[in-house]
Amino acid sequence: MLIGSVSLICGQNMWTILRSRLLLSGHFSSCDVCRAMSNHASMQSIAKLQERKINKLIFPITDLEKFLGPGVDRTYFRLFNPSIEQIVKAEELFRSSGKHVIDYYTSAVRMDHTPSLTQPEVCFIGRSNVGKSTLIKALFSLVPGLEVRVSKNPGHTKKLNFFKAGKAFTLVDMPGYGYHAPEDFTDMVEEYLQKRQNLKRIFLLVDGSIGLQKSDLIAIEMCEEFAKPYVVVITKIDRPPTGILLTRFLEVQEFIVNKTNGCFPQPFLISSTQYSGVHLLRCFIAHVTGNLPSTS
Ligand SMILES: Nc1nc2c(ncn2[C@@H]2O[C@H](COP(=O)(O)OP(=O)(O)OP(=O)(O)O)[C@@H](O)[C@H]2O)c(=O)[nH]1
Ligand SMILES: [Mg+2]
Repeated sequence: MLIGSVSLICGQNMWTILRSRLLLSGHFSSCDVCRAMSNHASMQSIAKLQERKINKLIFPITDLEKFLGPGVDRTYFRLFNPSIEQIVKAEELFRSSGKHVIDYYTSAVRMDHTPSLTQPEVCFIGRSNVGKSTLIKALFSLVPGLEVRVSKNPGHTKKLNFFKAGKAFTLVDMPGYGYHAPEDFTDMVEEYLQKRQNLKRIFLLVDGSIGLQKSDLIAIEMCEEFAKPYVVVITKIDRPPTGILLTRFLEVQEFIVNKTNGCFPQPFLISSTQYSGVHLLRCFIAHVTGNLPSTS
C-alpha cells in the first residue's frame, strides 16, 4: 500500500515548484481561484500557506505525532504516503469538466433499486450524525453547484445516494446507524454491502470526540463477515482537545491492528469543515478505485 513518498513530505524545492505550477496553471478559472482562496478546499488554496500549516492540513497526524514519545509504534501512521504531485493529480478527479462530469446520479432504498454501474464504487457508513454527508460535500467542494444535503439532526440521510465522478468512480452516501436510523436500515444497507460487485472500499466513519461505540463494533463485524475491505475515518477532528483526539486515534489504531483482518491499518483523520485530511482522502479514493496516476 505504500505508494511513493517524498523525502521531507514537503521539501522546500517541491513546494516552490508546486506553488508556481498551481498558481500559474491554466487549470483554474478565476471563479475557482476566488472560491479556492476563501477556504482550504483545494491544493491551490493551501499552496500559499506556510509549510507547517500545509503539512498539518494534508497530514493531520503531524499535529498528533509530536505529542508521542519515541517508543510509540508509528508503523502504520503513514502507510498511505503519496507524493504531493499525486495528491495534486488526484484532485483533478474531484473537479467537474466537459469530459468528466461530477453529479448526483440517483437514490435507492433497496439493493434491487441500485443503479447498475460498472465503475469502481466506495461508500460511507457510520453512526447517524458522524459526518458522512458533510465529508462527501467536502470531497466534492470543488464542484460548483453540487448539492449534498447535511443536517445537524441525526437520521437525515434516508436513502443510498449515488454521486458519479464521470467514468472514474461513484461515491455512495448512506443512512446512519444507531440513533434515528431508518427502520429498514438493515435491509437497505446490509445487502448492498454484501452483494455490490463494484464496491471497492467501505469508509467507516467514527467521531473523533467519541471514538468506537458498540454500534461501530457491529458494523466492523459486518465488514469482516462480508470480507469487504474497509477503512476507518476519524471525523470532526477540529472539535476535541488534542489529548482526547490522540487517545481516540490510538484506541482505534490499536483495535484495527489487533482485532481486525480486513481493515486498512491506518485510520484517516478528517475535519470536513476545515478540510484537514480531505486532500489525502481524495488521493486515497483515487488510489483504491484504480485512478491514481503514478508520479512522472
Ligand atoms: N465541527 C465539525 N462539524 C462537522 C464535521 N462534519 C460534520 N459536521 C457536522 O455534523 C452534523 C452532521 O453532519 P452530517 O454530515 O449530516 O452527518 P451524517 O453522518 O450524514 O448524518 P445522517 O445522515 O443523519 O446519518 C452537521 O451539523 C455537520 O455540520 C466536521 O468535520 N467538523
Ligand atoms: Mg447524511
